[in-house]
Amino acid sequence: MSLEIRTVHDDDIPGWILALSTGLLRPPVVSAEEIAHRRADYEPTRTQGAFDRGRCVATFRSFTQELTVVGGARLVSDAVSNVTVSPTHRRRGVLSRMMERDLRAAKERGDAVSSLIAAEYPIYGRFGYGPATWTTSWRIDVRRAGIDPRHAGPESGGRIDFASPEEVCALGPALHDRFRALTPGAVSRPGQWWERATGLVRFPNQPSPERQHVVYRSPSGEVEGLADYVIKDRWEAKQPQNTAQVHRLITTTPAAERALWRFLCSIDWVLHVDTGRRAPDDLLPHHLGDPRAAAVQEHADYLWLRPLDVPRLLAARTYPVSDSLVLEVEDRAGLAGGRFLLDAGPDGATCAPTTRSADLTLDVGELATLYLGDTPASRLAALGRVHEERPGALRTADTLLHTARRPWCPDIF
Ligand SMILES: CC(=O)SCCNC(=O)CCNC(=O)[C@H](O)C(C)(C)COP(=O)(O)OP(=O)(O)OC[C@H]1O[C@@H](n2cnc3c(N)ncnc32)[C@H](O)[C@@H]1OP(=O)(O)O
Repeated sequence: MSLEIRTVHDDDIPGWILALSTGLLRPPVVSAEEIAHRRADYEPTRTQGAFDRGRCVATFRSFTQELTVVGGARLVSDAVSNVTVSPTHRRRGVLSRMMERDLRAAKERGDAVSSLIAAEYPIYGRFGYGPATWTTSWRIDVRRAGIDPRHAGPESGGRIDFASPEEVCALGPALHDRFRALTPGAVSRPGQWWERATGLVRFPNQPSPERQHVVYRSPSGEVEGLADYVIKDRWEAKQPQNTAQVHRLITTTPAAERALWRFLCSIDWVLHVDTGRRAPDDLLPHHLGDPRAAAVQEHADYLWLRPLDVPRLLAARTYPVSDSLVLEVEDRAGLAGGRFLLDAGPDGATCAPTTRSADLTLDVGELATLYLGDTPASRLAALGRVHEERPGALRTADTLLHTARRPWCPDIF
């Protein structure tokens, strides 16, 4: 079977969408809305397809994304998405060929890193990606949360209001910009993200329920938080059993976070709040009278990174103390490997190739796991995935890369 792998042309888009839907087990429907959205949003030179006798059987695209790193700098990332190979053509190396083309192009463009959300854990490690953030979701038992509805209003003196999708589209982007400056692991929201997230733009094969949107404003009127949720309506024997399923909740202050969770836990008829995917060290349980009222439902890897330019990556973040480290980075794809000296401190860092002997040896995917501070180097060493070449180097790496809070990527892309 001869397969052609190439970038897509404008008239390939309907067939490409059909292949995407087939690969993601969605109904095989191509709507005019989705074609228009793809045309507007896609970078044609970064959208690949595999074609068998003219039929699209695999999809892959990447786009320019900003990733917030430790200290607040934004790095351009090659964000990979919409990866599918039709069940008729799997396990013949099609993904491997599309990935290789994309990563080489990203390297040539000068992107320091590539990012994706892995559908399944075993797919992307072989391409040099490693999990860089994790996520946890909780189910709150509202009756145990210890929040008296008479005192559930914002303690800060701020206020919470419902908002229409149009209002959210107007105020959301600026709030999100402030939020992601504070959140290593957060990513930019491209093109029509807000219109899609609020339901102003919908595709028939991806039905999404109407959501309630709420906004938190500080006493001075500053927008500091935004949440959206749907109610899963259920009554039994005349008793309400409803669940509020939170889809997203972002804030720029702990007061906004606390006010929004307490609001969600004080809606009449709602017995449970499903939090959606939060940072593993989210403050949420501690905003409740009884933290055990929040039970973990899911805990998993989330954002995966693939270093492409180690010196730029390491120089872009900040470090809590001054120290240096020589890293021997192995990369079997030949894109980012080498030996690098990191000279780091609270005010900035430099990183450059070196001939000094290595302190630590690690694969490029393990560097991804260390980069945003989610996992200490000593933990990976205990698993045999980082090797200490100089006694004491692990302790130095643990201290240098440590962050007060774990990174968090709230978005899927
Ligand atoms: C960023 C995103 O878009 S995430 C979404 C990913 N898409 C999906 O999960 C949709 C359903 N799955 C698929 O479409 C396909 O199975 C894909 C895209 C995951 C893999 O495509 P394929 O063309 O089959 O992958 P390819 O043949 O290049 O596989 C390369 C290697 O990865 C392995 N591999 C591929 N997919 C998987 C998987 N899901 N689980 C475990 N191993 C896998 C293969 O076995 C192969 O290993 P080998 O080199 O040791 O033989």
